[in-house]
Amino acid sequence: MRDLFDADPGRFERFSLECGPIFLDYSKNRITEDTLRLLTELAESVDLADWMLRMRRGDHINVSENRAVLHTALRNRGNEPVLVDGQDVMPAVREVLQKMRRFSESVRQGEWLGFTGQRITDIVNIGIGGSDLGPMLVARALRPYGSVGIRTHFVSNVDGGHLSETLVKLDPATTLFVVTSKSFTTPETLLNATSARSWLVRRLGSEAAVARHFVAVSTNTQAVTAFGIDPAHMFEFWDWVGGRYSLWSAVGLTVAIQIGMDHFEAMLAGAHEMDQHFFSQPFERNIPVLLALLGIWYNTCFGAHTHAVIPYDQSLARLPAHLQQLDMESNGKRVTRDGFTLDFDTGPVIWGEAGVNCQHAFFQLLHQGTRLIPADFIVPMKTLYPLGNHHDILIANCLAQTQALMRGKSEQEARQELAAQGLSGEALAQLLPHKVFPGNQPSNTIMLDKMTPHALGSLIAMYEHKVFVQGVIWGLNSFDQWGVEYGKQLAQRIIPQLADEVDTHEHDASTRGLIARYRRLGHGR
Ligand SMILES: O=P(O)(O)OC[C@H]1O[C@H](O)[C@H](O)[C@@H](O)[C@@H]1O
Repeated sequence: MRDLFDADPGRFERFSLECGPIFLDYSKNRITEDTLRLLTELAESVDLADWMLRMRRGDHINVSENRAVLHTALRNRGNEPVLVDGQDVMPAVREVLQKMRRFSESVRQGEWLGFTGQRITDIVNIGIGGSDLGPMLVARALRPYGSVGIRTHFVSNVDGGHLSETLVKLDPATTLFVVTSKSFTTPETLLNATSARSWLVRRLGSEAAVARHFVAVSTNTQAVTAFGIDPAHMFEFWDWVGGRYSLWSAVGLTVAIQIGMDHFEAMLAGAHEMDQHFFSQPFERNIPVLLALLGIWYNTCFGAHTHAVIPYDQSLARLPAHLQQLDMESNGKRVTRDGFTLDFDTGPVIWGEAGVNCQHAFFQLLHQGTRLIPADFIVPMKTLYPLGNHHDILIANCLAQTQALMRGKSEQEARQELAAQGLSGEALAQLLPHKVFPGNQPSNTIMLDKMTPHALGSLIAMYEHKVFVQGVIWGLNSFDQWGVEYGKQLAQRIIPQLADEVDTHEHDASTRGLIARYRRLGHGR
């Protein structure tokens, strides 16, 4: 890459692109114009444009579940209809957005009161996976937009510590629980919701309190009603929205209450802007398509196993976690949508951490380890938290890292540096190999204007489309997740077996031994 930069002063201009608040510099990649031409030919060879059209027009591209994939309809700001099985879904989408607006405004303005007549100060979203990670990311990133000071909390883990630690800080009289579950059958979520309800009823002294302190977000009215939440307090979404693509739906209710519906809709508009870019731009000028192709270039042609996501923005600290579900649950598959087992690698391991912190932790391996690790560096140009020169320092670090990764430090440069420090002879020779950086580590730099709802919407939508494109190229159905089921089934079998006297012979010796040990020493005793 060093040589490519030296040979071409126009490389940055040539290999960078803009869409609304997003600027992508992909010049620090191991690519030439030829590489990109070949990669876009690859996209053409799998009829990517046709798949994009099929997604957009509501075909059942999630074949194993026989469902359309239309999270783009949730943020469609235009007037055109979006058809699922011949029916326009936009009126229902707009109706739920209106219901979210009415409800979030009434909570924010203190019109929706708790059972004892007090206004709501704290929202607890109870959900897991797609019903947790997306809204949690957004709630954290857009905290400065929460003008009325309502605090949000996210409880996902069935570990009693997660709920207990959250509740201990809260007053039941001023707390609203948003139980978020697409299926409303997820055991962890239902158990957390049941325990939260017991806490509320015990502390407020009446079952009748539940109606003022619990609302639900789901596709399953029956299960919501069975849980004891009035369907009037249920916010609906639909089976054509995948869990990990659902934050644009009523799954964002907690966020909408925190930042207000105008900001929530600005986030939808940002996502819509990226959708329009994705559906209209030629592949070689299309940000999600290029990111997908670059990922495939390293994954398939260089054998890179992982992809790092490094936000240089503390408020995006949960972005890697959200992208882990988005990417790994979508493309962590070895069988094509037609049922063929692939003999090449598909979805990479996604990982990462907020920038600067990771420089002091794992970046050593990126700089001098043996592995190729492509990375996305994400950084806002303007900060929402002006504090002295902190932001300049943050930006400088981000730029320095991508530069060091790209350039490396040659043996000659390292030698000169050591000599300038007064080293020579044996001492210099001993240190020299440790001071050399191979470089040539690829990265994309994604600059946002500023962390606004609009920019965040564009950013997340960009990654959704990247994942879709990669799935199309690998021949996968990116919208099912059968791999998650097996462990769930086994857990259901093991739960009753943790009690004494239940036969465990069906299990392997390890599982049997661990159950026996838990029976003897565990049970929270
Ligand atoms: O929203 P829910 O139906 O409760 O599902 C929550 C999560 O659980 C599942 O195990 C899936 O793997 C996820 O895709 C989903 O987001």
